[in-house]
Amino acid sequence: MPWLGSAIPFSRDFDHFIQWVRKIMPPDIPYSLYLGGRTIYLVTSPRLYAKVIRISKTMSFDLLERDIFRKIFEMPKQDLEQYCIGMHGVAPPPGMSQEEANRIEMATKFAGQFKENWFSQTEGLKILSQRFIVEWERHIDDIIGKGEVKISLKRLIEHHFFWAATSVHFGSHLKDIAPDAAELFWEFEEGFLKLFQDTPRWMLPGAIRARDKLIGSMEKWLLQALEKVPEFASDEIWNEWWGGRILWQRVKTLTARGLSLRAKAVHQFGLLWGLNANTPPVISWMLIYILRNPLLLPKLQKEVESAIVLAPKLSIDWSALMRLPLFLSVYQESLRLSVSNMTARIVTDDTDVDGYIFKKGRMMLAPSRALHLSPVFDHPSHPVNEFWGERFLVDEGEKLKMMNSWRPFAGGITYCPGRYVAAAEIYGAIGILILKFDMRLEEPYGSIQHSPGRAGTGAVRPDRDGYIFLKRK
Ligand code: HEM
Repeated sequence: MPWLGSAIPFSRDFDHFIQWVRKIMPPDIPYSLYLGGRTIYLVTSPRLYAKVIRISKTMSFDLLERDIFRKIFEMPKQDLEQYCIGMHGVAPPPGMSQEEANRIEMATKFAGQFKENWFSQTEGLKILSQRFIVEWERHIDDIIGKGEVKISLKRLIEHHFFWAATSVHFGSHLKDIAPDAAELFWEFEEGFLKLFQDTPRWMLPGAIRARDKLIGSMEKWLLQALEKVPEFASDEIWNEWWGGRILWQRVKTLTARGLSLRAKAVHQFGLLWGLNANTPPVISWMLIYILRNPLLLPKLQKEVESAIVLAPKLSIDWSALMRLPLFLSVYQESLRLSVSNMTARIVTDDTDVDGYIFKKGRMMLAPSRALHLSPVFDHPSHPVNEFWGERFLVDEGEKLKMMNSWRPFAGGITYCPGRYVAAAEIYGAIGILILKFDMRLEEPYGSIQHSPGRAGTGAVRPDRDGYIFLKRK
Protein backbone atom coordinates (compact mmCIF):
# COMPACT_ATOMS: atom_id res chain seq x y z
CA MET A 1 0.00 0.00 0.00
CA PRO A 2 1.50 3.37 -0.92
CA TRP A 3 2.17 6.15 1.54
CA LEU A 4 -1.20 7.29 2.80
CA GLY A 5 -0.09 10.84 3.26
CA SER A 6 -1.73 11.25 6.60
CA ALA A 7 -2.38 9.32 9.76
CA ILE A 8 -5.55 11.28 10.38
CA PRO A 9 -8.12 9.02 8.71
CA PHE A 10 -6.51 6.08 10.48
CA SER A 11 -6.57 7.47 13.96
CA ARG A 12 -9.78 9.47 13.72
CA ASP A 13 -11.98 6.77 12.32
CA PHE A 14 -10.26 3.43 12.47
CA ASP A 15 -13.33 1.39 11.46
CA HIS A 16 -14.02 3.52 8.41
CA PHE A 17 -10.41 3.24 7.41
CA ILE A 18 -10.47 -0.54 7.73
CA GLN A 19 -13.63 -0.80 5.65
CA TRP A 20 -12.02 1.33 2.97
CA VAL A 21 -8.90 -0.87 2.97
CA ARG A 22 -11.05 -3.96 2.56
CA LYS A 23 -12.85 -2.38 -0.37
CA ILE A 24 -9.78 -1.38 -2.35
CA MET A 25 -7.31 -4.15 -1.52
CA PRO A 26 -7.28 -7.86 -2.40
CA PRO A 27 -8.98 -9.70 0.47
CA ASP A 28 -6.64 -12.45 1.53
CA ILE A 29 -3.11 -11.07 1.80
CA PRO A 30 -1.38 -9.02 4.48
CA TYR A 31 -0.64 -5.36 3.72
CA SER A 32 2.16 -3.03 4.77
CA LEU A 33 0.95 0.33 5.88
CA TYR A 34 3.36 3.27 6.13
CA LEU A 35 2.09 5.47 8.85
CA GLY A 36 3.81 8.34 10.59
CA GLY A 37 7.16 7.01 9.31
CA ARG A 38 6.51 3.50 10.68
CA THR A 39 5.61 0.31 8.90
CA ILE A 40 2.61 -1.55 10.25
CA TYR A 41 1.41 -4.90 8.96
CA LEU A 42 -2.31 -5.15 8.53
CA VAL A 43 -4.20 -8.43 8.49
CA THR A 44 -7.86 -8.27 7.53
CA SER A 45 -8.83 -11.77 6.40
CA PRO A 46 -10.25 -14.45 8.73
CA ARG A 47 -7.89 -17.08 7.31
CA LEU A 48 -4.78 -15.00 8.05
CA TYR A 49 -6.15 -13.86 11.40
CA ALA A 50 -6.47 -17.49 12.48
CA LYS A 51 -2.81 -17.96 11.48
CA VAL A 52 -1.27 -14.90 13.10
CA ILE A 53 -3.21 -15.18 16.34
CA ARG A 54 -1.53 -18.51 16.97
CA ILE A 55 2.01 -17.17 16.53
CA SER A 56 3.11 -16.48 20.07
CA LYS A 57 6.87 -17.02 19.78
CA THR A 58 7.61 -14.10 17.46
CA MET A 59 4.57 -11.86 17.95
CA SER A 60 4.45 -10.19 21.33
CA PHE A 61 1.42 -8.88 23.21
CA ASP A 62 3.67 -8.31 26.25
CA LEU A 63 5.47 -5.36 24.65
CA LEU A 64 2.14 -3.63 24.17
CA GLU A 65 1.18 -4.37 27.73
CA ARG A 66 4.46 -2.78 28.81
CA ASP A 67 3.62 0.32 26.78
CA ILE A 68 0.12 0.47 28.24
CA PHE A 69 1.51 0.37 31.79
CA ARG A 70 4.19 2.92 30.89
CA LYS A 71 2.21 5.45 28.87
CA ILE A 72 -1.35 5.14 30.06
CA PHE A 73 -1.19 3.96 33.65
CA GLU A 74 2.32 5.39 34.32
CA MET A 75 3.61 2.61 36.54
CA PRO A 76 6.76 3.88 38.34
CA LYS A 77 9.84 3.19 36.20
CA GLN A 78 11.67 0.90 38.63
CA ASP A 79 8.55 -1.15 39.27
CA LEU A 80 7.88 -1.41 35.56
CA GLU A 81 11.37 -2.82 34.98
CA GLN A 82 10.73 -5.49 37.60
CA TYR A 83 7.24 -6.17 36.29
CA CYS A 84 8.53 -6.74 32.77
CA ILE A 85 11.30 -9.21 33.57
CA GLY A 86 10.78 -12.33 31.47
CA MET A 87 8.18 -10.71 29.23
CA HIS A 88 8.21 -11.81 25.63
CA GLY A 89 10.50 -9.43 23.74
CA VAL A 90 12.02 -7.76 26.82
CA ALA A 91 15.74 -8.37 27.37
CA PRO A 92 16.69 -9.47 30.92
CA PRO A 93 18.30 -6.76 33.09
CA PRO A 94 22.13 -6.61 33.08
CA GLY A 95 23.64 -9.58 34.95
CA MET A 96 20.52 -11.77 34.64
CA SER A 97 20.38 -14.73 32.29
CA GLN A 98 17.37 -15.35 30.03
CA GLU A 99 16.76 -18.61 31.92
CA GLU A 100 16.55 -16.77 35.24
CA ALA A 101 14.25 -14.12 33.69
CA ASN A 102 11.99 -16.88 32.34
CA ARG A 103 11.95 -18.56 35.74
CA ILE A 104 10.69 -15.49 37.59
CA GLU A 105 8.40 -13.98 34.95
CA MET A 106 4.91 -13.23 36.25
CA ALA A 107 2.65 -13.46 33.18
CA THR A 108 2.32 -17.25 33.50
CA LYS A 109 1.29 -16.86 37.14
CA PHE A 110 -1.37 -14.30 36.25
CA ALA A 111 -2.62 -16.52 33.42
CA GLY A 112 -2.90 -19.45 35.87
CA GLN A 113 -4.89 -17.27 38.27
CA PHE A 114 -7.30 -16.27 35.49
CA LYS A 115 -7.85 -19.94 34.63
CA GLU A 116 -8.34 -20.98 38.22
CA ASN A 117 -10.82 -18.20 39.05
CA TRP A 118 -12.70 -17.19 35.95
CA PHE A 119 -12.87 -20.06 33.50
CA SER A 120 -15.87 -22.10 32.49
CA GLN A 121 -16.79 -24.77 35.06
CA THR A 122 -14.75 -23.18 37.88
CA GLU A 123 -16.24 -22.62 41.30
CA GLY A 124 -14.95 -19.04 40.98
CA LEU A 125 -17.07 -18.29 37.91
CA LYS A 126 -20.14 -19.79 39.58
CA ILE A 127 -19.77 -17.77 42.75
CA LEU A 128 -18.82 -14.50 41.05
CA SER A 129 -21.75 -14.81 38.62
CA GLN A 130 -24.11 -15.44 41.50
CA ARG A 131 -22.76 -12.45 43.41
CA PHE A 132 -23.15 -10.31 40.34
CA ILE A 133 -26.81 -11.23 40.08
CA VAL A 134 -27.44 -10.30 43.71
CA GLU A 135 -25.72 -6.93 43.20
CA TRP A 136 -27.48 -6.19 39.93
CA GLU A 137 -30.91 -7.08 41.28
CA ARG A 138 -30.26 -4.84 44.29
CA HIS A 139 -29.31 -1.92 42.03
CA ILE A 140 -32.30 -2.21 39.76
CA ASP A 141 -34.74 -2.74 42.63
CA ASP A 142 -33.34 0.40 44.28
CA ILE A 143 -33.79 2.55 41.18
CA ILE A 144 -37.08 1.23 40.03
CA GLY A 145 -39.10 0.57 43.17
CA LYS A 146 -42.56 -0.70 42.35
CA GLY A 147 -43.77 1.51 39.53
CA GLU A 148 -42.38 2.85 36.27
CA VAL A 149 -39.19 4.83 35.74
CA LYS A 150 -37.46 6.65 32.95
CA ILE A 151 -33.73 6.24 33.34
CA SER A 152 -30.79 7.43 31.33
CA LEU A 153 -29.13 4.53 29.51
CA LYS A 154 -25.72 5.81 30.54
CA ARG A 155 -26.74 6.03 34.20
CA LEU A 156 -28.20 2.52 34.13
CA ILE A 157 -25.17 0.89 32.57
CA GLU A 158 -22.19 3.15 33.20
CA HIS A 159 -23.08 3.76 36.83
CA HIS A 160 -25.33 0.95 38.12
CA PHE A 161 -23.95 -1.87 36.03
CA PHE A 162 -20.42 -0.56 36.63
CA TRP A 163 -20.91 -0.82 40.40
CA ALA A 164 -22.66 -4.18 40.32
CA ALA A 165 -19.70 -5.65 38.42
CA THR A 166 -17.01 -3.73 40.29
CA SER A 167 -18.35 -4.75 43.72
CA VAL A 168 -18.14 -8.37 42.66
CA HIS A 169 -14.49 -8.13 41.66
CA PHE A 170 -13.22 -5.50 44.13
CA GLY A 171 -15.51 -6.12 47.11
CA SER A 172 -18.12 -3.98 48.82
CA HIS A 173 -15.87 -1.25 50.24
CA LEU A 174 -14.25 0.37 47.21
CA LYS A 175 -17.42 2.41 46.86
CA ASP A 176 -16.93 3.89 50.36
CA ILE A 177 -13.44 5.04 49.37
CA ALA A 178 -14.31 6.23 45.86
CA PRO A 179 -18.04 6.91 45.50
CA ASP A 180 -17.37 8.77 42.24
CA ALA A 181 -15.25 5.96 40.71
CA ALA A 182 -17.74 5.19 37.91
CA GLU A 183 -17.84 8.79 36.69
CA LEU A 184 -14.04 9.12 36.99
CA PHE A 185 -13.59 5.86 35.12
CA TRP A 186 -15.45 7.12 32.03
CA GLU A 187 -13.58 10.41 32.14
CA PHE A 188 -10.32 8.47 32.12
CA GLU A 189 -11.59 6.09 29.44
CA GLU A 190 -12.19 8.96 27.01
CA GLY A 191 -8.46 9.69 27.12
CA PHE A 192 -7.25 6.08 27.00
CA LEU A 193 -6.34 5.87 23.32
CA LYS A 194 -5.00 9.42 23.26
CA LEU A 195 -2.66 8.68 26.16
CA PHE A 196 -1.36 5.69 24.22
CA GLN A 197 -0.91 7.79 21.10
CA ASP A 198 1.31 10.24 23.01
CA THR A 199 -1.12 13.15 22.77
CA PRO A 200 0.48 15.95 24.82
CA ARG A 201 -0.53 15.55 28.46
CA TRP A 202 -1.69 19.17 28.73
CA MET A 203 -4.45 18.35 26.25
CA LEU A 204 -5.87 15.63 28.50
CA PRO A 205 -6.20 17.19 31.94
CA GLY A 206 -9.55 15.52 32.73
CA ALA A 207 -8.43 12.01 31.85
CA ILE A 208 -5.19 12.38 33.81
CA ARG A 209 -6.88 13.83 36.87
CA ALA A 210 -9.46 11.03 36.82
CA ARG A 211 -6.77 8.38 36.40
CA ASP A 212 -4.67 9.71 39.27
CA LYS A 213 -7.66 9.97 41.57
CA LEU A 214 -8.65 6.41 40.77
CA ILE A 215 -5.13 5.07 41.32
CA GLY A 216 -5.02 6.95 44.65
CA SER A 217 -8.29 5.25 45.63
CA MET A 218 -6.89 1.88 44.58
CA GLU A 219 -3.97 2.45 46.97
CA LYS A 220 -6.36 3.14 49.85
CA TRP A 221 -8.50 0.15 48.93
CA LEU A 222 -5.43 -2.07 48.82
CA LEU A 223 -4.11 -0.94 52.21
CA GLN A 224 -7.52 -1.51 53.75
CA ALA A 225 -7.94 -4.97 52.22
CA LEU A 226 -4.41 -5.98 53.29
CA GLU A 227 -5.12 -4.85 56.82
CA LYS A 228 -8.55 -6.49 57.14
CA VAL A 229 -7.74 -9.76 55.37
CA PRO A 230 -4.00 -10.37 55.05
CA GLU A 231 -4.59 -13.98 53.94
CA PHE A 232 -7.54 -15.47 52.05
CA ALA A 233 -8.82 -18.70 53.60
CA SER A 234 -7.96 -21.58 51.30
CA ASP A 235 -11.62 -22.39 50.55
CA GLU A 236 -12.73 -18.77 50.19
CA ILE A 237 -13.50 -17.33 46.74
CA TRP A 238 -14.95 -13.96 47.61
CA ASN A 239 -14.87 -11.61 50.57
CA GLU A 240 -16.16 -8.11 51.14
CA TRP A 241 -12.72 -6.45 51.41
CA TRP A 242 -10.92 -7.91 48.39
CA GLY A 243 -13.79 -9.05 46.24
CA GLY A 244 -12.66 -12.05 44.20
CA ARG A 245 -9.78 -14.18 45.43
CA ILE A 246 -7.85 -13.36 42.26
CA LEU A 247 -7.27 -9.77 43.43
CA TRP A 248 -5.52 -11.02 46.55
CA GLN A 249 -3.51 -13.55 44.51
CA ARG A 250 -2.37 -10.89 42.06
CA VAL A 251 -1.25 -8.55 44.82
CA LYS A 252 0.54 -11.39 46.59
CA THR A 253 2.44 -12.21 43.39
CA LEU A 254 3.53 -8.57 43.00
CA THR A 255 4.47 -8.27 46.69
CA ALA A 256 6.70 -11.34 46.40
CA ARG A 257 8.56 -9.52 43.61
CA GLY A 258 9.00 -6.40 45.74
CA LEU A 259 6.75 -4.04 43.78
CA SER A 260 5.68 -0.79 45.46
CA LEU A 261 2.19 0.01 46.72
CA ARG A 262 1.76 2.39 43.78
CA ALA A 263 2.66 -0.31 41.25
CA LYS A 264 0.30 -2.79 42.86
CA ALA A 265 -2.51 -0.21 42.76
CA VAL A 266 -1.73 0.58 39.11
CA HIS A 267 -1.81 -3.11 38.25
CA GLN A 268 -5.26 -3.58 39.83
CA PHE A 269 -6.41 -0.42 38.11
CA GLY A 270 -5.43 -2.17 34.87
CA LEU A 271 -7.82 -4.95 35.81
CA LEU A 272 -10.56 -2.47 36.67
CA TRP A 273 -10.09 -1.14 33.17
CA GLY A 274 -10.17 -4.60 31.54
CA LEU A 275 -13.29 -5.40 33.48
CA ASN A 276 -15.23 -2.24 32.70
CA ALA A 277 -14.03 -0.83 29.41
CA ASN A 278 -15.73 -3.51 27.33
CA THR A 279 -18.68 -5.15 29.05
CA PRO A 280 -20.75 -1.98 29.72
CA PRO A 281 -20.60 -0.76 26.11
CA VAL A 282 -21.58 -4.24 24.89
CA ILE A 283 -24.56 -4.35 27.26
CA SER A 284 -25.59 -0.86 26.20
CA TRP A 285 -25.58 -1.88 22.56
CA MET A 286 -27.33 -5.16 23.17
CA LEU A 287 -30.12 -3.29 24.97
CA ILE A 288 -30.30 -0.65 22.23
CA TYR A 289 -30.53 -3.32 19.53
CA ILE A 290 -33.17 -5.33 21.37
CA LEU A 291 -35.30 -2.28 22.14
CA ARG A 292 -35.04 -0.93 18.61
CA ASN A 293 -36.56 -4.22 17.41
CA PRO A 294 -39.93 -4.53 19.16
CA LEU A 295 -40.61 -7.99 17.72
CA LEU A 296 -37.48 -9.37 19.33
CA LEU A 297 -38.33 -8.52 22.92
CA PRO A 298 -41.34 -10.87 23.41
CA LYS A 299 -39.45 -13.73 21.74
CA LEU A 300 -36.51 -13.26 24.09
CA GLN A 301 -38.82 -12.93 27.08
CA LYS A 302 -40.36 -16.29 26.26
CA GLU A 303 -36.96 -17.94 25.93
CA VAL A 304 -35.54 -16.45 29.12
CA GLU A 305 -38.50 -17.66 31.19
CA SER A 306 -37.18 -21.18 30.84
CA ALA A 307 -33.85 -20.31 32.49
CA ILE A 308 -34.56 -17.59 35.07
CA VAL A 309 -37.06 -17.83 37.88
CA LEU A 310 -37.91 -14.62 39.71
CA ALA A 311 -40.08 -15.77 42.62
CA PRO A 312 -40.05 -16.63 45.42
CA LYS A 313 -36.31 -16.00 45.03
CA LEU A 314 -34.31 -15.11 41.94
CA SER A 315 -32.59 -18.19 40.60
CA ILE A 316 -30.78 -18.82 37.35
CA ASP A 317 -30.06 -22.06 35.54
CA TRP A 318 -26.82 -20.80 34.01
CA SER A 319 -26.20 -23.64 31.60
CA ALA A 320 -29.78 -23.39 30.26
CA LEU A 321 -29.48 -19.58 29.99
CA MET A 322 -26.25 -19.78 28.02
CA ARG A 323 -27.81 -22.22 25.56
CA LEU A 324 -30.92 -20.26 24.60
CA PRO A 325 -30.59 -20.09 20.80
CA LEU A 326 -32.06 -16.66 20.11
CA PHE A 327 -30.47 -15.05 23.14
CA LEU A 328 -27.10 -16.49 22.07
CA SER A 329 -27.57 -15.19 18.54
CA VAL A 330 -28.47 -11.70 19.81
CA TYR A 331 -25.42 -11.76 22.12
CA GLN A 332 -23.08 -12.79 19.29
CA GLU A 333 -24.58 -10.27 16.89
CA SER A 334 -24.27 -7.48 19.47
CA LEU A 335 -20.61 -8.32 20.05
CA ARG A 336 -20.00 -8.52 16.31
CA LEU A 337 -21.22 -4.98 15.82
CA SER A 338 -20.15 -3.27 19.03
CA VAL A 339 -16.59 -4.55 19.40
CA SER A 340 -13.70 -3.11 17.45
CA ASN A 341 -10.37 -4.30 18.81
CA MET A 342 -7.06 -3.93 17.00
CA THR A 343 -5.46 -7.24 18.07
CA ALA A 344 -2.05 -5.60 18.02
CA ARG A 345 1.27 -7.43 18.31
CA ILE A 346 4.94 -6.43 18.07
CA VAL A 347 7.03 -8.66 15.82
CA THR A 348 10.04 -9.84 17.85
CA ASP A 349 11.72 -11.83 15.08
CA ASP A 350 11.32 -12.01 11.31
CA THR A 351 8.18 -14.09 10.75
CA ASP A 352 6.87 -15.81 7.66
CA VAL A 353 3.13 -15.29 7.28
CA ASP A 354 1.86 -17.06 4.18
CA GLY A 355 5.07 -16.32 2.29
CA TYR A 356 5.23 -12.67 3.41
CA ILE A 357 7.95 -11.71 5.87
CA PHE A 358 6.90 -9.61 8.85
CA LYS A 359 10.09 -7.86 9.97
CA LYS A 360 11.37 -7.77 13.53
CA GLY A 361 10.51 -4.59 15.45
CA ARG A 362 7.38 -3.72 13.49
CA MET A 363 3.78 -3.77 14.60
CA MET A 364 1.04 -6.02 13.32
CA LEU A 365 -2.64 -5.11 13.52
CA ALA A 366 -5.44 -7.59 12.87
CA PRO A 367 -8.60 -5.52 13.45
CA SER A 368 -11.68 -7.44 14.52
CA ARG A 369 -13.87 -5.01 12.59
CA ALA A 370 -12.50 -6.24 9.27
CA LEU A 371 -13.53 -9.76 10.18
CA HIS A 372 -16.83 -8.79 11.73
CA LEU A 373 -17.93 -7.13 8.50
CA SER A 374 -16.70 -9.92 6.27
CA PRO A 375 -19.04 -11.40 3.61
CA VAL A 376 -19.63 -14.55 5.65
CA PHE A 377 -22.08 -12.51 7.76
CA ASP A 378 -23.88 -10.99 4.79
CA HIS A 379 -27.51 -11.86 4.02
CA PRO A 380 -29.58 -10.57 1.06
CA SER A 381 -32.15 -8.91 3.31
CA HIS A 382 -29.91 -8.16 6.29
CA PRO A 383 -26.70 -6.38 5.22
CA VAL A 384 -23.57 -7.10 7.15
CA ASN A 385 -23.39 -3.68 8.80
CA GLU A 386 -26.92 -3.86 10.25
CA PHE A 387 -28.11 -5.58 13.39
CA TRP A 388 -30.11 -8.74 12.84
CA GLY A 389 -30.86 -10.73 15.99
CA GLU A 390 -31.29 -14.00 14.14
CA ARG A 391 -28.09 -13.84 12.12
CA PHE A 392 -26.39 -16.62 14.06
CA LEU A 393 -29.38 -18.99 13.93
CA VAL A 394 -27.90 -21.08 11.14
CA ASP A 395 -26.89 -24.71 10.71
CA GLU A 396 -23.69 -25.96 12.26
CA GLY A 397 -21.51 -25.77 9.14
CA GLU A 398 -22.55 -22.20 8.46
CA LYS A 399 -22.05 -21.29 12.11
CA LEU A 400 -18.52 -22.70 12.11
CA LYS A 401 -17.63 -20.45 9.18
CA MET A 402 -19.10 -17.47 11.01
CA MET A 403 -17.28 -18.20 14.24
CA ASN A 404 -13.98 -18.23 12.36
CA SER A 405 -14.61 -14.56 11.62
CA TRP A 406 -16.06 -13.71 15.05
CA ARG A 407 -13.20 -12.42 17.18
CA PRO A 408 -14.46 -9.97 19.81
CA PHE A 409 -12.22 -11.58 22.42
CA ALA A 410 -9.20 -11.94 20.06
CA GLY A 411 -7.41 -15.28 20.62
CA GLY A 412 -4.09 -17.08 21.08
CA ILE A 413 -2.33 -17.07 24.43
CA THR A 414 -3.93 -13.79 25.47
CA TYR A 415 -7.47 -14.79 24.42
CA CYS A 416 -9.56 -12.63 26.78
CA PRO A 417 -9.59 -14.52 30.09
CA GLY A 418 -12.64 -12.53 31.21
CA ARG A 419 -14.87 -13.84 28.41
CA TYR A 420 -16.86 -16.22 30.62
CA VAL A 421 -17.28 -13.54 33.30
CA ALA A 422 -18.38 -11.06 30.64
CA ALA A 423 -20.90 -13.51 29.18
CA ALA A 424 -22.36 -14.30 32.61
CA GLU A 425 -22.73 -10.61 33.44
CA ILE A 426 -24.27 -9.70 30.10
CA TYR A 427 -26.68 -12.66 30.05
CA GLY A 428 -27.60 -12.19 33.70
CA ALA A 429 -28.10 -8.41 33.52
CA ILE A 430 -30.16 -8.44 30.34
CA GLY A 431 -32.04 -11.64 31.25
CA ILE A 432 -33.26 -10.12 34.50
CA LEU A 433 -34.27 -6.83 32.88
CA ILE A 434 -36.18 -8.64 30.17
CA LEU A 435 -38.05 -10.79 32.63
CA LYS A 436 -38.88 -8.19 35.25
CA PHE A 437 -39.84 -5.22 33.11
CA ASP A 438 -41.63 -4.02 30.08
CA MET A 439 -39.03 -1.83 28.40
CA ARG A 440 -38.96 0.90 25.82
CA LEU A 441 -36.11 3.02 24.43
CA GLU A 442 -36.26 6.69 23.50
CA GLU A 443 -33.48 8.41 21.60
CA PRO A 444 -34.32 12.11 22.06
CA TYR A 445 -30.83 13.32 21.12
CA GLY A 446 -30.88 11.54 17.75
CA SER A 447 -30.04 8.01 16.80
CA ILE A 448 -27.34 6.59 19.10
CA GLN A 449 -24.13 5.83 17.19
CA HIS A 450 -20.64 4.56 17.91
CA SER A 451 -18.61 7.18 19.73
CA PRO A 452 -16.19 8.66 17.17
CA GLY A 453 -12.47 8.08 17.60
CA ARG A 454 -13.05 5.15 19.95
CA ALA A 455 -12.88 2.34 17.42
CA GLY A 456 -9.93 0.01 17.76
CA THR A 457 -9.74 -0.17 21.54
CA GLY A 458 -12.45 -2.74 22.22
CA ALA A 459 -16.19 -2.37 22.63
CA VAL A 460 -17.18 1.08 21.35
CA ARG A 461 -19.18 3.27 23.71
CA PRO A 462 -22.44 4.84 22.51
CA ASP A 463 -21.84 8.45 21.46
CA ARG A 464 -24.88 9.89 23.27
CA ASP A 465 -27.42 9.11 25.87
CA GLY A 466 -30.95 7.76 25.48
CA TYR A 467 -33.74 6.90 27.90
CA ILE A 468 -35.05 3.54 28.91
CA PHE A 469 -38.57 3.29 30.30
CA LEU A 470 -38.89 0.39 32.67
CA LYS A 471 -42.25 -0.76 33.98
CA ARG A 472 -42.47 -3.60 36.43
CA LYS A 473 -44.55 -6.50 35.11
C1 HEM B 1 -17.53 -8.15 26.26
C2 HEM B 1 -16.54 -7.88 27.07
C3 HEM B 1 -15.09 -8.06 26.76
C4 HEM B 1 -14.42 -7.98 25.57
C5 HEM B 1 -15.01 -7.68 24.19
C6 HEM B 1 -13.02 -8.22 25.84
C7 HEM B 1 -12.02 -8.26 24.89
C8 HEM B 1 -10.69 -8.48 25.14
C9 HEM B 1 -9.64 -8.47 24.15
C10 HEM B 1 -9.87 -8.21 22.66
C11 HEM B 1 -8.48 -8.71 24.78
C12 HEM B 1 -7.08 -8.68 24.15
C13 HEM B 1 -6.65 -10.01 23.66
C14 HEM B 1 -5.49 -9.97 22.69
O1 HEM B 1 -5.21 -8.98 21.98
O2 HEM B 1 -4.91 -11.03 22.60
C15 HEM B 1 -8.76 -8.89 26.18
C16 HEM B 1 -7.82 -9.14 27.15
C17 HEM B 1 -8.09 -9.20 28.48
N1 HEM B 1 -9.33 -9.15 29.07
FE1 HEM B 1 -11.11 -8.93 28.13
N2 HEM B 1 -12.87 -8.43 27.17
C18 HEM B 1 -14.09 -8.35 27.77
C19 HEM B 1 -14.38 -8.50 29.11
C20 HEM B 1 -13.45 -8.75 30.09
C21 HEM B 1 -13.75 -8.89 31.50
C22 HEM B 1 -15.15 -8.82 32.11
C23 HEM B 1 -12.57 -9.08 32.14
C24 HEM B 1 -12.31 -9.29 33.60
C25 HEM B 1 -13.14 -9.93 34.41
C26 HEM B 1 -11.51 -9.07 31.13
C27 HEM B 1 -10.17 -9.23 31.40
C28 HEM B 1 -9.18 -9.24 30.44
C29 HEM B 1 -7.76 -9.38 30.74
C30 HEM B 1 -7.15 -9.52 32.14
C31 HEM B 1 -7.07 -9.36 29.52
C32 HEM B 1 -5.55 -9.46 29.30
C33 HEM B 1 -5.18 -10.89 29.04
C34 HEM B 1 -3.68 -11.15 29.10
O3 HEM B 1 -2.89 -10.23 29.34
O4 HEM B 1 -3.32 -12.32 28.87
N3 HEM B 1 -12.08 -8.87 29.91
N4 HEM B 1 -10.11 -8.75 26.38
